[in-house]
Amino acid sequence: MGAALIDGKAFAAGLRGRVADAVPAFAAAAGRAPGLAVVLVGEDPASAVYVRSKGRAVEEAGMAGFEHRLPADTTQADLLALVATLNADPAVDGILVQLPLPPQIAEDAVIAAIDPDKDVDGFHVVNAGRLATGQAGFVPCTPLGCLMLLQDRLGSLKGLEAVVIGRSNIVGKPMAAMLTQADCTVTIAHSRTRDLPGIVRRADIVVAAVGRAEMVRAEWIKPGATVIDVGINRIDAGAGKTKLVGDVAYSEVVDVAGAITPVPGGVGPMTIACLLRNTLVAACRRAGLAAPEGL
Ligand SMILES: NC(=O)C1=CN([C@@H]2O[C@H](COP(=O)(O)OP(=O)(O)OC[C@H]3O[C@@H](n4cnc5c(N)ncnc54)[C@H](OP(=O)(O)O)[C@@H]3O)[C@@H](O)[C@H]2O)C=CC1
Ligand SMILES: Nc1nc(=O)c2c([nH]1)NC[C@@H]1CN(c3ccc(C(=O)N[C@@H](CCC(=O)O)C(=O)O)cc3)C=[N+]21
Repeated sequence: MGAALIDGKAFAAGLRGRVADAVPAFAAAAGRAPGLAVVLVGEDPASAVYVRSKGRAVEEAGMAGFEHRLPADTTQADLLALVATLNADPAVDGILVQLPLPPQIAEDAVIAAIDPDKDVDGFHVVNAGRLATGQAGFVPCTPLGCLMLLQDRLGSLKGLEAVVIGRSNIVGKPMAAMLTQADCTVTIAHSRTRDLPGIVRRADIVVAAVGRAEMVRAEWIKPGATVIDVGINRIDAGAGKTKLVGDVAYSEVVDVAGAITPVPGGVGPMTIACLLRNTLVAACRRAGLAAPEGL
């Protein structure tokens, strides 16, 4: 049990508190609360759980939540029409369309339809481009949460070797861009990477965003490295039960790493806290107000 525990749940609670503290000043200046619209298509149980916890977090922060639940057979045209309505609604500062979407709907088309200035998920190509070129926009919540935990733990990340495992548009790619911006030397690994253990062994910082339960082993980790586990995998725990595990074999990596995030209680709560943060920032920008410092 060598590694320090990176308590994402506690850090997220602090961030949510700072966001909530800033809401009354926004409301006084703008005459309304910041508003977040969450759209869920279909009844995927895991998605329904996330949407519920987002709704609770929005309420606790003193923001206005607008939840839209659409049936699984919703057409792309109907979803695009809803997005257009939310784009035009002055009470809505942020729009989140829960992914994945049912197969009849093209995710790219829906993300492209969201007003980039309300894109609090940071998934629109305009925001991806802003991140890639170092301009202000919205960065995806999960990698933003990972970066905050890393900076809180390590201070400056300058010159550190970072390996990001996974190259998705929502986690791996933006994480790599943010670490590059923070002056890390970044390697992106993926399913076609040769000698993944050898690559990971170089890293001072490992971010695992793969979606494979406990894939990252203790032998892959340089002693003292900081390990951020993004994975959320529900596995069989026997006796008809399931449990949540990450992409990192926590019980063995904890003996080698310098610090590690647990699953649950690590990156997941940060994602939701960063969504609230992005929504407050969106609200301030849309109202022409300065976003509060230190979020
Ligand atoms: N905590 C949170 O808030 C969030 C957690 N997640 C979780 O993070 C994980 C990743 O999510 P996401 O990025 O959306 O997943 P994707 O499935 O979109 O991407 C997975 C990435 O992992 C790579 N990969 C797959 N298998 C291997 C392998 N054997 N070796 C090396 N790389 C591999 C893939 O490579 P290739 O590109 O070559 O196919 C791909 O780039 C999931 O467990 C998800 O549930 C996701 C979002 C938020
Ligand atoms: N448009 C969109 N934006 C997203 O940000 C988005 C999405 N779609 N689709 C699904 C993924 C996944 N995701 C998580 C959020 C919180 C936890 C979280 O809070 N997890 C808890 C555990 C929750 C549990 O027990 O099930 C934890 O890790 O401690 C996990 C995963 C956001 N996603």
